[in-house]
Amino acid sequence: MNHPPGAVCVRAPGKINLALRVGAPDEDGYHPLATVFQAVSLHEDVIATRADALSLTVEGRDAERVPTDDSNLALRAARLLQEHTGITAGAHLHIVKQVPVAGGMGGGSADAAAALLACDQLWDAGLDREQLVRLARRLGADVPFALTGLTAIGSGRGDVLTSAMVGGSYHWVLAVQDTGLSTPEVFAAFDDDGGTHAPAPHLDDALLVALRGGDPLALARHLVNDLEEAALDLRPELGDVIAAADRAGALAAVLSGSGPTVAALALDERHARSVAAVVQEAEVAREVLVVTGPVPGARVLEQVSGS
Ligand SMILES: C[C@@](CO)(OP(=O)(O)O)[C@H](O)COP(=O)(O)OP(=O)(O)OC[C@H]1O[C@@H](n2ccc(N)nc2=O)[C@H](O)[C@@H]1O
Ligand SMILES: Nc1ncnc2c1ncn2[C@@H]1O[C@H](COP(=O)(O)OP(=O)(O)O)[C@@H](O)[C@H]1O
Repeated sequence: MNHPPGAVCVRAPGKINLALRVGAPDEDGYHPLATVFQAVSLHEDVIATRADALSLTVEGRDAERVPTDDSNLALRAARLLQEHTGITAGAHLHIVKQVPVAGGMGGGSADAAAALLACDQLWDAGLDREQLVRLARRLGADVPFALTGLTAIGSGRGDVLTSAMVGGSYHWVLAVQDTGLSTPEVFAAFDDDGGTHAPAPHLDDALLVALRGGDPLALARHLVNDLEEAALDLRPELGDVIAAADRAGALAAVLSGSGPTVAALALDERHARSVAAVVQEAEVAREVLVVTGPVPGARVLEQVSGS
């Protein structure tokens, strides 16, 4: 891709949650989580160029659904970096989207992480990873993971991360829906359901052992999402998506985050393609994609020399 002189291009991944255990809400209404994130090969690119003020354009999957006003997470990230460093320079941010909007795959969070890193480079701010992660946490619970990528265990609100050992690479089939689900609405439906409401949510050790072993058959037995029932209450047709993935021979299928994207695990790339073809034929999703994980977190792809 051709970028103007001085442009910085950063790529950040979308994520799926291999396990998502949810506890009782705290006094702010936030729910403590125990989750395993995996970054997958569906990316957001943010191209930052020098400008007098902050501005934004968006292209790619669901671009028309992304807010371009001050609520945009990439713009909020750039503004937070300005405030933190005292830098007054501006930037134009151009986002190229692959991650579906409001899909439970952390696309907005990936934009925020990419914008932080891109503006840090563009403005020569010189923040280290730890400082960037601290700013990321202020932008949203999923933003630190988009910076670090790979596979990680998230606790707290999902923003306290420890890396997870993973053997090999996994092949996923993603069933992407036409209309997104709102994260706060899904958490509210979870509370209405009575939820699991263990005060301290806990991950099964067997899941972490399965991940280390790199065997998709073992991992398949431990995919879990406490928000799945709440998402199914709000969107009953998601049951058809999971059933279609099962019929297609997926090893297991699970809702990612607050949905509505369903991630189905396959044995290998060939198996993933055959599961994807059958799910596509079932007409239960707008799009069916094949991805792999883990992939790295936000990273600079290119810095075009020039003034
Ligand atoms: C559920 C998860 C799982 O990875 O993913 P998504 O489905 O959004 O991708 C995340 O925890 C989402 O994180 P993120 O999308 O950054 O959420 P935030 O902007 O911080 O929160 C949006 C709203 O969701 C609710 N919320 C979020 C996280 C949490 N642990 N408890 C909550 O109750 C709150 O009502 C909050 O105001
Ligand atoms: N840069 C951005 N990209 C996508 N959505 C954004 C962005 N900034 C703010 N949003 C808002 O955040 C909401 C959640 O979006 P997203 O991160 O795509 O999904 P999810 O939280 O389900 O992973 C969207 O409905 C949108 O209104």
